[in-house]
Amino acid sequence: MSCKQLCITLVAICSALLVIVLVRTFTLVPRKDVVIACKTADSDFIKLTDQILKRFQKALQIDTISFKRGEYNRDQLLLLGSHLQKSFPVVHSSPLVKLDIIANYSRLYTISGSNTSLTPYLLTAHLDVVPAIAEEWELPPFDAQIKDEFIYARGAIDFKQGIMGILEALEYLLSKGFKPNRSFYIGFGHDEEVTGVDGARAISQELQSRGLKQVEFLLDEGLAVLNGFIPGIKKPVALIGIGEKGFLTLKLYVKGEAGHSSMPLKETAIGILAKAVSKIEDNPLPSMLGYGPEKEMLEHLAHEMPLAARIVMSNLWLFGPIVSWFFSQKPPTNAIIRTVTSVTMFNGGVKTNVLPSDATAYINHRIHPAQSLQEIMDYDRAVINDDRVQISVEDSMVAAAGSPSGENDFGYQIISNSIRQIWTNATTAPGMMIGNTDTKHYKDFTKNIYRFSPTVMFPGDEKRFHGVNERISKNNYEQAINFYYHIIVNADKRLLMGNTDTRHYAMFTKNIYRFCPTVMFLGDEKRFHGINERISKKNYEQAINFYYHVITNADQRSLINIHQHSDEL
Ligand SMILES: CCCCCCCCCCCCCCCC(=O)N[C@@H](Cc1ccccc1)C(=O)O
Repeated sequence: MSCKQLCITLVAICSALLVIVLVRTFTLVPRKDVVIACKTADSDFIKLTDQILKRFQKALQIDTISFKRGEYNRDQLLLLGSHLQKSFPVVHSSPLVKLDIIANYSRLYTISGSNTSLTPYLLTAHLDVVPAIAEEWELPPFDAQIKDEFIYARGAIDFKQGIMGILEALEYLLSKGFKPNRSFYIGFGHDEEVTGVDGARAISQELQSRGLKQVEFLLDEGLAVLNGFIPGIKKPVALIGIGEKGFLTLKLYVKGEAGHSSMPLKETAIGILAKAVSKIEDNPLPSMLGYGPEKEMLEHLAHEMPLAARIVMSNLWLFGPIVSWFFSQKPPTNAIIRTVTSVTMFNGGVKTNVLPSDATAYINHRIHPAQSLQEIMDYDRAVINDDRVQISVEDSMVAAAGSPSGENDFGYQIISNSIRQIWTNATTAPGMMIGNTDTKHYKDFTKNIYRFSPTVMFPGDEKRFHGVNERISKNNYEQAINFYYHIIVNADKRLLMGNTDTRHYAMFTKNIYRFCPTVMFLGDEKRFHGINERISKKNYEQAINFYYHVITNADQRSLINIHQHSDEL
């Protein structure tokens, strides 16, 4: 090939790449419905009264700690149960609500809707919390004291704001006479923090035994309203977890030889294990950027970014390695692009002058959906490369597949729109839940599983999860209650409202109206996107005349003389 031909080929390739990059940059635009913002002045806005605040604080003061599987503060769980019973008298006495106590401590509420043809949905949360090392906290973890408008307590964001937020919203709605069309369930497990095998799994079995086959969607705890977490985006980003990482806990064990410390061997069990652990930490797993839900997230968010970042994010096929490097720099973003590794426990030795007879460490991996458990095991084995270190699986779960997040996915859009009603300046996007939830126990009921906590977070707040100084602002708790209020109201619709092309015209006017000149009788709603869609001849004639009148009536300077028909004069 001549030099000229080579230049022409290179120019052609570069031009083609440029065209692809630009087309993707300017065509990836997410759905944006026009939502009606929830304002504090609205008559149905639930204000954070002293009473509401006090009962939240009381719930936080009850230390419903889970320590390990089957080991949790049983008395405290019962206490929390009676606190809920007392705090929400309308919920607990409504003929529309049935409460079942499952496995002694978990709670399953069934709220009966009037239209049994609508598939019910499920809201879940958990009653338990992780332990807290009180001495390290600014304020005691189970006092729920308020400082600078924040309530500090274990469970404030994981996840008693969910428990109390859901029940506050329901209490309010029922006390205003709300009678749902669509039935729904509320499931509160009591041991989520130790995998939910006693609580959520039992709730799920109870639902199955009742013959429940399907729910429309499930909303559990999960991602949050994030400020400053995604590079390049200033406005809040509310991520809805459509998938969930898997986990793999490995036990590393080294058998040593006990003896007097004055005559040591070259290496002790502790030394051998320490080297293995150090190799594991020095060799993070590779980035999987582009192979999981994070791809959808970045493509969704690209339009919120400055042009250069937008070009990069819209074209991960080309710029993936740069983004991977960038995201690897901070723990929250690192967590979404790869399988992560945490050495969480290390034990060995009994006395300062005794050689350890063995040593044990636990490695907790959170697995990216594009990787298998076996791949991770093989990787660790190869990295450690020492037969003296025995590796066994302590616990595991494969990653959960991505739930649908398209324009017509009812559950996703209900959650997304409810978020935007509360956090009006936020943009929503599908994301991947980096921790685990109780949702694994409900996966047979639906593929529409979403994980979102109504929690506002700023950089650094992620350390409060299972860490010290867990807290929520009073304002955020009020938002949480109103978020669940909107979820319940919005999900009570038959169909996804606002799901029209109007969103593409929203920049031209706020006067957007949606009406079909269609006459409907009960049952006809099933014909939409269903079978036997039809219109009567008469109705079609009416439709034509309706549009005739829309055109003639709108052809005026201002709103006078609308009624042109002689029979109306
Ligand atoms: C793009 C940046 C993303 C930033 C994300 C920030 C959101 C932070 C979410 C933090 C995860 C919270 C998880 C809460 C629930 C929880 O702790 N679940 C537990 C469940 C579990 C228990 C025992 C064994 C395995 C699993 C867990 O994941 O450890």
